[in-house]
Amino acid sequence: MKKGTVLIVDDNTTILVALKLLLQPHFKSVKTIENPNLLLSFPNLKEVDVLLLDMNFTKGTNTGNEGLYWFQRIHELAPNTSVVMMTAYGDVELVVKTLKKGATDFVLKPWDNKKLLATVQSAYQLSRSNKEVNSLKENEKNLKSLINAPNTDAIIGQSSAFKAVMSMVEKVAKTDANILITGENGTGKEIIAKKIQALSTRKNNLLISVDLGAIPESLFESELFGHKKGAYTDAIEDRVGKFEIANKGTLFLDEIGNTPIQLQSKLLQVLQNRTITKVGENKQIPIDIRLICATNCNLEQMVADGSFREDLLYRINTIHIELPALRDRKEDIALLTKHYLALFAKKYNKPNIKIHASALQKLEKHTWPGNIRELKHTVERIVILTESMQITSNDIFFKNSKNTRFKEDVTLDEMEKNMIINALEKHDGNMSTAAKQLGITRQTLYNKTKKHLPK
Ligand SMILES: Nc1ncnc2c1ncn2[C@@H]1O[C@H](COP(=O)(O)OP(=O)(O)OP(=O)(O)O)[C@@H](O)[C@H]1O
Repeated sequence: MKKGTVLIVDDNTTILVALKLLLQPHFKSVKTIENPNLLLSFPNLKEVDVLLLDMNFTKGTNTGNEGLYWFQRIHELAPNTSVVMMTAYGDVELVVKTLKKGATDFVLKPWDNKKLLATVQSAYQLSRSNKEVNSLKENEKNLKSLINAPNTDAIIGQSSAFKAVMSMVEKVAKTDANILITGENGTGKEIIAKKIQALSTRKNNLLISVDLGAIPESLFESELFGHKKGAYTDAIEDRVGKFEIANKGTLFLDEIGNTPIQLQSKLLQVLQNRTITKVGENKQIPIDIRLICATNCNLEQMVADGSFREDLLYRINTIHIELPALRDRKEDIALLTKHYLALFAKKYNKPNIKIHASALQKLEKHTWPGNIRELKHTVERIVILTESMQITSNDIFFKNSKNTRFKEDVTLDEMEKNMIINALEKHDGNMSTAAKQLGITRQTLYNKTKKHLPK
């Protein structure tokens, strides 16, 4: 099947006809124009694979400057089109000038048919590969921007402890320093690593995350450094490791404290030499990565115990960012709750759901062993389960702690108190509607409130 589009631009119609006849049997489409001005309005100029361009158009000129001018215009309008210059004068200097500017080749008039065909065919191949490379580059760019898409997870926090963290993040993000982020589970280590990458000079390259705790020991080297086909029984094809994928970008090694001691030395070696060697290969591949590590372990303690290499710790903790536990930044609990409430209200189509102040107080008193992740899940659960549009403290219960409403050892008196609080919260302190809900008179509710909730 014939492929490719060729466009011939020459003011001499005899030349146009001769070239068309010569090229037509070999290409899908061969078009001609006499006047180069028509190039500016030529439909789909970018689709043209090869353009054969005369160097002189005005009668009596042979400077070639016109050809040079039109070549530059074409190059701007269709950068992937291969342009082959045609000259009758063999002005070497001019031809060299055009080639330097990016023309693909040139042919001398009168031409040798075989030679001209070969020139146009290789110009076609070049244009095809340029287009392919560009479309691959475009794909790569799109993929990167998709992967690095601005994190829709807003980072919330106004407490002084959290503000200190964020100011540190902003200070160090633009440097290439290795960063160690520590903090309990769910404190936001990963979200902070992503923020650092987004603020860094490497933001247009990838952030590759590796959970070191999840890699089986036997696959550690292959996962991180890659392997050659046949390096071991299961290595049925070449594999690129995470270090290599992260090249020019950022590598996020999560749960670094879970790296087995015998593998820590391999990691250290790579970080020191900044080169990797694939399993089953001897070649050293240089890598250029920014390293961010995270852990909820106390690495200093692990060094003291002999379960973490001190030299590795010093290699990874040029900057140390310690994330506070949620219970140590209580001011942020209400902010985070409202943020997640809005998020889940939208997700579960409960747009008018509100939270009562007493419910927020209850959340603020909790110790949050699972930190922000636990808070997020708690709010989601409440939004799903709550039937009313006002979340009260009685709607709040924590995983692994029983809802007081279902406590087995609760007294009748406590139960009554809880029901009254719940009803009052639900109706914003309105005694009449709360009494109606409880099935008692307003006066009875008054008396019981006095008893259970003395001022
Ligand atoms: N400051 C914050 N503002 C809003 N959401 C946050 C914040 N910090 C963490 N989160 C959210 O909390 C959840 C847990 O965060 P992340 O995974 O970053 O924590 P982690 O410390 O890496 O957890 P682990 O130690 O379990 O790996 C995520 O859903 C994240 O979006």
